[in-house]
Amino acid sequence: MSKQHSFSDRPALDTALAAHIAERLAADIASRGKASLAVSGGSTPQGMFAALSRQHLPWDQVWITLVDERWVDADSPDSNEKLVRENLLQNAAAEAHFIGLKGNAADAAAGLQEVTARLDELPLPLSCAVLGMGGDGHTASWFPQASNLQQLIDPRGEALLGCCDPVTAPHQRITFTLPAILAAGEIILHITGEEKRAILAEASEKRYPIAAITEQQSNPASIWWAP
Ligand SMILES: O=C1O[C@H](COP(=O)(O)O)[C@@H](O)[C@H](O)[C@H]1O
Repeated sequence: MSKQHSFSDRPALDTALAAHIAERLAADIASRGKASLAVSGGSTPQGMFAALSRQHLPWDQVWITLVDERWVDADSPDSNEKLVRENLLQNAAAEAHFIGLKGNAADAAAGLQEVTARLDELPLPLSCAVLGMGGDGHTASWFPQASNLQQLIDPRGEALLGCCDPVTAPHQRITFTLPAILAAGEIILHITGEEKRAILAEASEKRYPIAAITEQQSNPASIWWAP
């Protein structure tokens, strides 16, 4: 059963979640000498990123990457890297190491090998993975109707990253796979709004991709929500 943390408003959620993630990173730095964090993009995490960027941590011992990235230039308004650079890699967290998931290849499939090679420097397993969820029930870049969805969410898969060409959203993607996320020290699902809460409630019945996280018991995700 997933642990649920509900807050009365988004600023309270952002503050509490940022403090919680910082505690997790600090614990891994104490035990492993370094920590790693994969964060999602989209609109939800902006306030949490700002709060996390101000946490007191030895950030030079923290490696940050993305759970998923859209195959757009890093200065595009749709770039998850841009969101992270402008909101998380600021203040104290400017000292963190960042590994982006966008390369120079013409498309995501052609860039997959080069981007995967970058993860050689990422401390694995991840200390913490922070997932979001879209209105179509996707998480990471595991999109409903994508032709390779089952491959991306196969718990026995061996790849860290895969590509996705969504039917329900723009841009090709590179994304962490389900087994790479399940190996994380902690999995957090960060969502806001009544609509997303309702989508989550019917995820299993509708077989939304987020159910690959909420229905598994090997590493239960905690759910962090505010209206
Ligand atoms: O496309 C994406 O969408 C999801 C959800 O985004 P939001 O705007 O509804 O918060 C996000 O988790 C994912 O990282 C992103 O690539």
